[in-house]
Amino acid sequence: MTTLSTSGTLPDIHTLRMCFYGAGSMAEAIVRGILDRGLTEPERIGMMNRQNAERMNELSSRYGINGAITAEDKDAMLRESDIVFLAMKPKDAAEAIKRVRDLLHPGQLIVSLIAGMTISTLETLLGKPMPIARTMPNTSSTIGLGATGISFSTSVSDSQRLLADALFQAVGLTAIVEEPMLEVVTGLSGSGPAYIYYMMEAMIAAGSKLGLTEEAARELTIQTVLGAAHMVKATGEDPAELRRKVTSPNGSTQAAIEKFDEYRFTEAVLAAVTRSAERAMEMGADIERNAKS
Ligand SMILES: NC(=O)C1=CN([C@@H]2O[C@H](COP(=O)(O)OP(=O)(O)OC[C@H]3O[C@@H](n4cnc5c(N)ncnc54)[C@H](O)[C@@H]3O)[C@@H](O)[C@H]2O)C=CC1
Ligand SMILES: O=C(O)[C@@H]1CCC=N1
Repeated sequence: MTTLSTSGTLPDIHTLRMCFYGAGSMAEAIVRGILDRGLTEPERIGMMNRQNAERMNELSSRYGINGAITAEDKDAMLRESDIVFLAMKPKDAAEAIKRVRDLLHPGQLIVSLIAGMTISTLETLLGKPMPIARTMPNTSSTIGLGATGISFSTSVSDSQRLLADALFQAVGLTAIVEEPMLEVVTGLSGSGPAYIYYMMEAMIAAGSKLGLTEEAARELTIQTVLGAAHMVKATGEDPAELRRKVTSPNGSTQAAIEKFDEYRFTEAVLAAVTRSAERAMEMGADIERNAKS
């Protein structure tokens, strides 16, 4: 294992061992993104879950990563990794971290993906000072289009900051934010892909209901969402301005937007993002209670 430099230079990522403690959808999204972008080799990545050996075998054969199945292999993997990603559900976090804290040491960088769990709670759970990057990624990391918010504990060195940022930049864009803002990031971009999928489900259902084939409704919806996101990015124009260009006075788009307003669309989005952020805080508070018990 490599000792991470405390200087302000980015370590050679290819020399580092990473392990994902928790091997669900978010861990897989990051692993796939990292490998597809050639950031490291599969042999340098370890993954483990609670007890689903079939899932570990599937991940090992799909990506060539090391899947730890026995308790001994899991412990060795955690002990020998330079970067340990915490990727279990919030409800499992306290117990899972307490179980392995004696295997971990301050030479490692802890990268938490866990919604709501604060750096302070994680420090309590670890029981010793360790460098921590608390992150809020999203599943679009799978295809290199993730959006990740990151905050750091005070003990994180400049080189570790660069490292965490580089790992997530490899799978999309990153925003370094003050820790309390990570809840907002959760409400916006962590949960955000689900909002867009929900919108797409509704559009496809509407198109089908009004007579299009399911396939045509689906293809037209996908291209519309893809085109709209690319337009915002490629033109640099505000979404409001781009919307204005679609909306002819007294035309069909205006009629549709009026319907959205009747159902208080903007208010619904604000309420949804706010509620997601609140829920993340609730889950964090639950972990904090379990950390102290
Ligand atoms: N799915 C998403 O879009 C996002 C998820 N997150 C966060 O990522 C974390 C993981 O979420 P998902 O991947 O969706 O969950 P998931 O349920 O798909 O995966 C959780 C994994 O943790 C493992 N696990 C649970 N307890 C364990 C233990 N004691 N020892 C070892 N492994 C254990 C499970 O076996 C499973 O492999 C959560 O904390 C979530 O808040 C963050 C951003 C986005
Ligand atoms: O739903 C959740 O709790 C996680 C956090 C953000 C996206 N998925």
